[in-house]
Amino acid sequence: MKKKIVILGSTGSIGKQALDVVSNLSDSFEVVGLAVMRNIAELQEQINIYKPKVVVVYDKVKADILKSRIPSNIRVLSGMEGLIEIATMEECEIVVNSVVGSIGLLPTLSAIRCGKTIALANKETLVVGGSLIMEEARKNNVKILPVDSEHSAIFQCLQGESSKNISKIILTASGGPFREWDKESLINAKFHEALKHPNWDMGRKISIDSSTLMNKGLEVIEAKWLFDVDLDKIEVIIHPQSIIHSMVEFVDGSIIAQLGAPDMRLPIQYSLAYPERITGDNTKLNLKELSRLDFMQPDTEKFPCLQLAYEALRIGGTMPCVINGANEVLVEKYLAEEIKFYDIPKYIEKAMKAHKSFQYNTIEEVLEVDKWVREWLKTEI
Ligand SMILES: NC(=O)C1=CN([C@@H]2O[C@H](COP(=O)(O)OP(=O)(O)OC[C@H]3O[C@@H](n4cnc5c(N)ncnc54)[C@H](OP(=O)(O)O)[C@@H]3O)[C@@H](O)[C@H]2O)C=CC1
Ligand SMILES: CC(=O)[C@@H](O)[C@H](O)COP(=O)(O)O
Ligand SMILES: [Mn+2]
Repeated sequence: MKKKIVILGSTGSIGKQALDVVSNLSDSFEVVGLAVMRNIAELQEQINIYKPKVVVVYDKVKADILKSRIPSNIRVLSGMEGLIEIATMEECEIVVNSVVGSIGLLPTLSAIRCGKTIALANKETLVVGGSLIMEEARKNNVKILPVDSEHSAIFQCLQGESSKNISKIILTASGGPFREWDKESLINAKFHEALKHPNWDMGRKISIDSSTLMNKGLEVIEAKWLFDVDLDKIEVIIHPQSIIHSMVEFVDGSIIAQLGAPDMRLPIQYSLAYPERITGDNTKLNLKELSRLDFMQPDTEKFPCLQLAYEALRIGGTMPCVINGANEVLVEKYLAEEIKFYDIPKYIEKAMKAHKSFQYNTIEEVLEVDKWVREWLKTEI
């Protein structure tokens, strides 16, 4: 029996690689739904190949244009209602969440409440609503399978292990394109330089996050929720080659690492095939070609976002939602050349100071805080 899959964000970097995995393993997987923001040209090509039953174009105008161009037996939905409907559709077993940003929270929660397995790339969902998402997953006996390379690595290292024996989670970070830049030069770093990641070809938002080290900060929070470990047990180490995707140190001192070529199709495939491992078409690592593996401390003075994320997690409650919302707005502004590189941590810190964190119990509370910080930034910048 083929596993039936919905992909949210199918025109993005992760979405396209997820479709690649499905194409290579078409005996194992079938696409029943695809969702995008507005790229209907690419979605139309995907529809021709994968023949989904339902598609979502978040942008209503574009959704209406698409409707006139495709066979009438394919349902075309739009907006948040559309995302929720496709994420909960009866035929679907696994929802691959590869949209970017906190917009992914509500469809994920809805899918969990309908018992769908979640293959989660969209880390912002856990950053803004981690406690709610994990609680609902527990209540509904739903698996959240990490796609993010570091978290897939940790998940793989933990197979057959008891989480009570974890002494430390060691998240590796490439250090990004600015690892060797000095602070003076970073002041005027341009977005197109920030987009040149040394090892991965990714979407624009996560590429900027890698350049500020906010990506690693978000991943620390993501790890806390996925693996239920205390903050002081999550360490970040710079590993410029991105070959070791992360490690777990156990109470007896043993460290288990997961290695692989920097190719997201591997963690995507692992999440879809779990608990099996299947032969795929992924890039294999040639150990003989590796001359060395380096490790070093992150420079949090040069990259303050990492420390801000730790601080937000230490404060807890709604503070991670505040840093995430602020970061999403600030990355957009940096990409539009409206602010400079160090304005990103500067305004995140200001937003944190302006917010009084509280423990949320409902999705409405989380969405309210997300909205608040976006509005607050408009008055500040
Ligand atoms: N890229 C990578 O290698 C990795 C990414 N991740 C995480 O995965 C997520 C996706 O990243 P990435 O693929 O790089 O991002 P991209 O920017 O490349 O793609 C984003 C996708 O989401 C869609 N989208 C955005 N907003 C909406 C919306 N409101 N409704 C429906 N679809 C929407 C976009 O559609 P459209 O094309 O129409 O705009 C696009 O398909 C992020 O959370 C990122 O942090 C994690 C690890 C690695
Ligand atoms: C591929 C992936 O999972 C990204 O999150 C990647 O790890 C980003 O690289 P950095 O380590 O530079 O943040
Ligand atoms: Mn990652």
